[in-house]
Amino acid sequence: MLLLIDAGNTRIKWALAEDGAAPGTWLASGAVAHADLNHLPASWARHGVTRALVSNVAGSKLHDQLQLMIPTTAISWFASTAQLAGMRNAYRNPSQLGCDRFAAALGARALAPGQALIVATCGTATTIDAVSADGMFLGGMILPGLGLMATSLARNTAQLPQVAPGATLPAGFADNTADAILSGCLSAQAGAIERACALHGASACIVSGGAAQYIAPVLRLPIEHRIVDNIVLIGLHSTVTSSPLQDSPC
Ligand SMILES: Nc1ncnc2c1ncn2[C@@H]1O[C@H](COP(=O)(O)OP(=O)(O)O)[C@@H](O)[C@H]1O
Ligand SMILES: CC(C)(COP(=O)(O)O)[C@@H](O)C(=O)NCCC(=O)O
Ligand SMILES: [K+]
Repeated sequence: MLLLIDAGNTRIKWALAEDGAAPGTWLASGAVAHADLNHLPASWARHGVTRALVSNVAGSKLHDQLQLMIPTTAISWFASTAQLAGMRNAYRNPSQLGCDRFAAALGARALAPGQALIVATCGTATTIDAVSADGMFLGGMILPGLGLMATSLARNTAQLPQVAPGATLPAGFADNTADAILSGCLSAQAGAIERACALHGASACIVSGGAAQYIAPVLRLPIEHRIVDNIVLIGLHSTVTSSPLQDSPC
């Protein structure tokens, strides 16, 4: 049994896949906040994990904690490289690219081969990356994620409150403080994705991450776009299996 892990700066997402399963076909999956890390071993205990593939962008302390918790010594720590699984990486220093971004790009390409893609992963940070139709990771954008954007206003001003995210974009020019913050933050997120799609001439856009549910509904795009849960885990899985995807392509 293969254990896949996407350790981000807010949550740890995981999935269990049987040998030979198509990318995205999980036997079990879940997510925990960093504070609930200790719950993970119980979720994995009865599944007979024989190997693990881990993307971690949340630092060395979490690396060490995961290493102790993962119930196998056959652990591969995923890293961005200059070339992998048919994808070339145009980052100036390929290893500097967040490994979750490289994995997400691989996942997006597995779902939509041969397309000019934008993959937006809306987590602690929002990353918006471009993949060419012939499989080059071109680079991208990093901005504060939706939650971080809203929280930075509450923390650094005297009068602005902490707002909860909402899936509905308030009217562009809102008539109250909470809606004005939501309108501004959602417009910034969606606007960056729309701008990236236009710059790249993308033919498809994949939106993933914990805040995708709020951002994807407000996107105004002339191309096909959709939410894909756990694009990082799909990308990790795609590097270890050649089985065809079950998911419908973009
Ligand atoms: N139930 C939830 N728990 C935590 N974060 C959530 C939840 N629902 C939405 N979010 C949003 O998603 C972000 C976390 O998404 P995630 O993709 O797990 O991020 P990361 O990969 O950076 O850990 C949070 O910053 C928050 O804005
Ligand atoms: C941009 C990120 C912080 C995103 O992390 P996340 O929001 O998924 O927790 C992460 O991919 C990272 O640390 N990247 C390294 C720098 C780079 O990609 O250029
Ligand atoms: K992200």
